[in-house]
Amino acid sequence: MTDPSSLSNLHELTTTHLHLNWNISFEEKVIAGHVILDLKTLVDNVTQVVLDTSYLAIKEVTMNDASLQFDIAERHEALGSALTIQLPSALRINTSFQVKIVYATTDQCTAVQYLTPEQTLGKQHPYLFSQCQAIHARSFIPCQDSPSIKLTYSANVTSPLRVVMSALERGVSTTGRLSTYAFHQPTTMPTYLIAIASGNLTSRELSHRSQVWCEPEMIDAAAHEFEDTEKFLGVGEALLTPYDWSRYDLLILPPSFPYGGMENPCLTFVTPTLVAGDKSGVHTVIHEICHSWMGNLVTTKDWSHFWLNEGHTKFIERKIIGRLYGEKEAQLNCIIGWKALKESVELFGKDAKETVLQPDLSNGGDPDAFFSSVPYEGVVGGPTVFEPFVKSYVQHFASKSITTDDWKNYLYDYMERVHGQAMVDKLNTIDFATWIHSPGMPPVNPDTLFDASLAEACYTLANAWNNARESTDLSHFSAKDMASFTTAQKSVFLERLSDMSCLPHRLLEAMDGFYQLTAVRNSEIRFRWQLVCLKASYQPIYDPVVAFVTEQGRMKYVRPLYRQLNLASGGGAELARATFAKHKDFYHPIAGQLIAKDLGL
Ligand SMILES: CC/C=C\C/C=C\C[C@@H](O)/C=C/C=C/C=C\[C@@H](O)CCCC(=O)O
Ligand SMILES: [Zn+2]
Repeated sequence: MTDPSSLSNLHELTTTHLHLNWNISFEEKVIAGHVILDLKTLVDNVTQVVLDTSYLAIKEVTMNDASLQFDIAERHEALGSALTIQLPSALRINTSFQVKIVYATTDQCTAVQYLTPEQTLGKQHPYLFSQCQAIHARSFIPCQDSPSIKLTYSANVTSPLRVVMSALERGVSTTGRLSTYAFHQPTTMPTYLIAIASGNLTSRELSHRSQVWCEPEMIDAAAHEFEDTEKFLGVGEALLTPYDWSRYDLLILPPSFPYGGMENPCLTFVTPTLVAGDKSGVHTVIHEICHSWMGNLVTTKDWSHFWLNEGHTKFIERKIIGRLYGEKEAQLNCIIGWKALKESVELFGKDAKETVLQPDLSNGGDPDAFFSSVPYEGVVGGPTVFEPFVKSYVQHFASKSITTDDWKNYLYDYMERVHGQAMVDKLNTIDFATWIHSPGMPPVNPDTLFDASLAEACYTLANAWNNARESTDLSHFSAKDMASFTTAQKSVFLERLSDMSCLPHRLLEAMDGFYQLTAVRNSEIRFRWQLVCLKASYQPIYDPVVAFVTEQGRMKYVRPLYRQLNLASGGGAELARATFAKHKDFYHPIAGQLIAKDLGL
């Protein structure tokens, strides 16, 4: 068994459990302590443990209290440095043993962002949070950092501020200004789902198994925004299997959190940009809930099969949206997803390796550089037979890490068993090779896939603006045009506009006058409006863009806006670079690296 994104000797050893003993120092921006790995040999004659590390300071390695020799290899640019530990004697197959590694993180740790009090809502206390997907766990834990490894974990973490983790809490003990928080995660999971945050946190119950955590200043808004969480979990369970992780809590992070959400088990991390006041961001919570099955229970074996996590999650997310908000709303979500896919393909190029559903990562490339909408839109809907298949898929592969071939073989087995040869014949008409291995857009026509009922009004309005290019009479437009649109419909309208050739500044100014788009605080609308304006190099938007990309660090927004500002005439490039230089430390390390790359720095 190999994983192109891991340097560990995965074919010789597996980790069954990992225990962390951590001390957090906000002053030094360091986590120091030890990890105890429970390992088991898979073959005879194992003489070494090779672990993934990235920028760690390894101090000591012991086995049964005796020191072991170790060596840290020269760094591989994307994958980090292999830590090779010599075992005292060769071990036979199925031997279980423990190694303890004493270590500390360094200032180059890519998993953790430390925030100063000024970067938090309350402005009084520092804060830290982690983001490990895809291969950042190795920057705070020496481990077999591969999703092919499924382990349980436990942790004792000492900090002056509240600690939460992707696990169940076992208790807290306090000595002076420090408290030690104990956690355990009894369900096996991959290392990329280990997560921690520490800061001035408070929580509010949402249901018997859910609470929302955040800084006290936004707890009322957060509890209101996510009050329907239990409903989403219930529909997920009705579609799939009983929820396996006991608790489903949410943590609203500070604005620099780089993603919409991250499905850390027991504790989904979400961006505060979801707290819009109108529940328009709950699709992301539904998405993360779906990962409780798709990704967290059935996991990609390595990052080239990432689409198994995201594609199935999207499929179930849309089923839940359909059940709760109507099928037309689910279809609109598909239309928005298709547009995101098109944009990713346009950005990378239709022949680019990054647009392949199952990309080739065998040359040790950085999985973060492959991230896009491509793995999300691999499963775009499908017939009703696919829904019971997905339930059966979860039952069959729960607790396992699998490949695209495993998925395909099971698809054929299931369809033959449940629906007979006729369905196998239908499957045989699907061009799997193109879907899975070819770059570019999937081989289907989107117009035949989605019901555009809710999109029609958006297209009509966009066309009306498109047709107004030569006209001086704009009296047929008014603030009422979009009054009945949902956030998703406003998004579709703005996306349609950005597909058209740039509108003259005169029309952008008029549109802003009617719809007050520059003043909108909803991040989805703000983002898309700013993109439309930047594409037209409309200078009045430059300052609001700078404000938006420095108020929050969600990569979905900041990366396209920085890229587009960098292309805009009238000083866009200078402004983009100067803004990034000034605010670099605001961003999570992953976001900072990718924005710098986008700007060619
Ligand atoms: C084929 C790609 C290969 C590997 C990529 C694996 C991981 C990519 C890594 O960059 C981490 C991604 C984390 C994503 C978390 C949440 C997303 O659903 C957020 C989507 C964007 C947003 O809503 O902000
Ligand atoms: Zn996801």
